[in-house]
Amino acid sequence: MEAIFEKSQLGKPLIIAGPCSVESPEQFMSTITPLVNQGIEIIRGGIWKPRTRPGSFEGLGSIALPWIQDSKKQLRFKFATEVASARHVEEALKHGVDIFWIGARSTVNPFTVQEIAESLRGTSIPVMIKNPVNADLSLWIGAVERIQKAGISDIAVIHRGFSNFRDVVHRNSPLWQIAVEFRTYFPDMMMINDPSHISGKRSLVPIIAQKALDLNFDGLMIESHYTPDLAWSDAEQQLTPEDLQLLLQNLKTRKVRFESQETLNQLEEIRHQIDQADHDLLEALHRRMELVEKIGEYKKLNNVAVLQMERWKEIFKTRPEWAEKLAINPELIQEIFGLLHQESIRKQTEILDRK
Ligand SMILES: O=C(O)C(=O)C[C@]1(C(=O)O)C=C[C@@H](O)C=C1
Repeated sequence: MEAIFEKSQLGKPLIIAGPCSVESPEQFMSTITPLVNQGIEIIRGGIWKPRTRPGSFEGLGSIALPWIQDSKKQLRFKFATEVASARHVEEALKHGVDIFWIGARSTVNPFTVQEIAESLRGTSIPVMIKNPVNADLSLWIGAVERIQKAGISDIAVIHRGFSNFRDVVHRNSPLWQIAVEFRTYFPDMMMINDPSHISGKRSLVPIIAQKALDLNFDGLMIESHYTPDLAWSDAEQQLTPEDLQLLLQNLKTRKVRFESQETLNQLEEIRHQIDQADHDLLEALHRRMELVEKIGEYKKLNNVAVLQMERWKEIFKTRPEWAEKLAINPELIQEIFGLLHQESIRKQTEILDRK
């Protein structure tokens, strides 16, 4: 069977869409018919739903699986659903589910991931692995490795954002840098963004989707429901199939790289200037460290403590102010100087404690 998550086959982002949960044969067909007619080939739908609080709709379970099989007699699509146990895997395989995903609440738990991995052994089903709920890159990598070790090779990952405390903008904070760092470990693995779960609200979905494409994500998984306000789960973040179509039409896809020789030459020239600027930056840092060491020796000689709060407060206030005048993000400068100060303290403590 041809791999679904093959990056090189893609000229445009892979789109996966469908309802948060499968609610009834009518709801499923009314939602997916316009989606399939739009050209969407992979339909998502929750059968088993891990919910944070009891009492929320937890999915219909196995009774929905035959409906999906029936709908495939009328429409051509591949169906993807979340599995969280060996039993889910067994039931879903029995009913011809085409693609599985491991949810964020399962990725955090190596026991669960291992159980799923064991139950997949011997199959060649494509699997998507969502990031863990907490911002832990190793857990995400570990889950991918467990699935790979079970012999599954058609794998994609889904960036759905991370749990947070009082992020008033997002339902799940994107922490894009974690997704970017993940790519350094698996550069050839397809990474799909889930703007629905990051946004938590309809209005933000297009903005997050565009940002994902700007960051060179390979695909999008977006929740869609024919009557979103009446959805049994995630009502606020689902789009009607029409709104989804509009969103997809308005998305700007970016080229992976510069193509013409002329643009490449110009890029090369600017990168050369960046090399020079970085070199100057490092020389300035080297000079700063030498001065910090000099003060360290002076503190040792006079038996004065490393931490000088007054001076540090002054630095922490003035550097971001200087940065603003140069149109540099002051928060970045605060972070950088925070790190530099930590390093000064480490170095000076070493000097003071030297015999
Ligand atoms: O001014 C000093 O006393 C220093 O040692 C330098 C420095 C710095 O990194 O700028 C380091 C540690 C102090 O807490 C304050 C400032």
